Amino acid sequence: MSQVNTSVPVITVDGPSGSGKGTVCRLLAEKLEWRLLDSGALYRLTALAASHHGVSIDDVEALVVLAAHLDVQFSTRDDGVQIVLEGEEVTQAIRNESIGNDASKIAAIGPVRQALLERQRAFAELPGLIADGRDMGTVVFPAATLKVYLDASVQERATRRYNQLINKGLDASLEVILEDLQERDTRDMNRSVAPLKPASDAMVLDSTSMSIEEVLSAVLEEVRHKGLR
Ligand SMILES: Nc1ncnc2c1ncn2[C@@H]1O[C@H](COP(=O)(O)OP(=O)(O)O)[C@@H](O)[C@H]1O
Ligand SMILES: Nc1ccn([C@H]2C[C@H](O)[C@@H](COP(=O)(O)OP(=O)(O)O)O2)c(=O)n1
Repeated sequence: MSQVNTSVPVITVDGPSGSGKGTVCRLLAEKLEWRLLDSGALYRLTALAASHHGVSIDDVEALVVLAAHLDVQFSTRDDGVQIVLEGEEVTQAIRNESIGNDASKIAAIGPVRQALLERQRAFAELPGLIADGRDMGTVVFPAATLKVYLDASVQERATRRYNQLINKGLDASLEVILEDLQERDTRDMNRSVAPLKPASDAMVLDSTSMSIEEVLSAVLEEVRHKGLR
């Protein structure tokens, strides 16, 4: 069992796809000038590496090897984080919906999660870490200073995703996105290892009718309350 560095303050943000985790985590990391862990990117990168190497998403042994040896660099640019996998820039490539679905399937495999655990914990460095994912508060950083569980209705989350794709100039169907989200929610919440659920000590926020600014200020209020700022 790996050790968690408890001297580094950590804020975890877990929740389903489209609840606004990535957006809120980016803003929090900027505001506090803390490091950011996008744990979903690691599952997406494993899915993309599998596709590049012709590894089936049912081949557990090969997936564990890929996850344990991911050759990836994260670097911060003005427009966000750039991700390079095996020398190739994949920042956008890992964001497509089919990679998201494969990531969710791969993420249900316990030994793959175990292979990524240490890499995630290594992100915790002073002055602090904002950790975005599904099991940040329950498994990866159980002693986190502040745990947030961000939710929103599936209809609202599907609409957000749809608008995100349309704004990027991509084709999208709200109906297909809604079905995919429901399938992914079911898989992420019902897997036997590290299922998506709020930690018992998490602050639960339903952002269905909240703006990004309202979500951010609710979290920042709790950040101040905990003496983190
Ligand atoms: N509270 C909110 N209200 C409206 N749109 C939001 C809200 N939070 C996030 N969004 C938008 O929804 C989309 C998905 O958000 P994102 O942060 O990527 O979610 P997640 O990381 O949970 O999948 C983005 O286009 C984002 O701008
Ligand atoms: N800590 C995490 C992060 C992501 N996952 C899995 C489950 C998700 O469906 C996929 C993709 O995660 P990601 O956060 O990138 O997905 P969204 O941006 O929320 O759509 O990875 C996980 O099991 N545990």
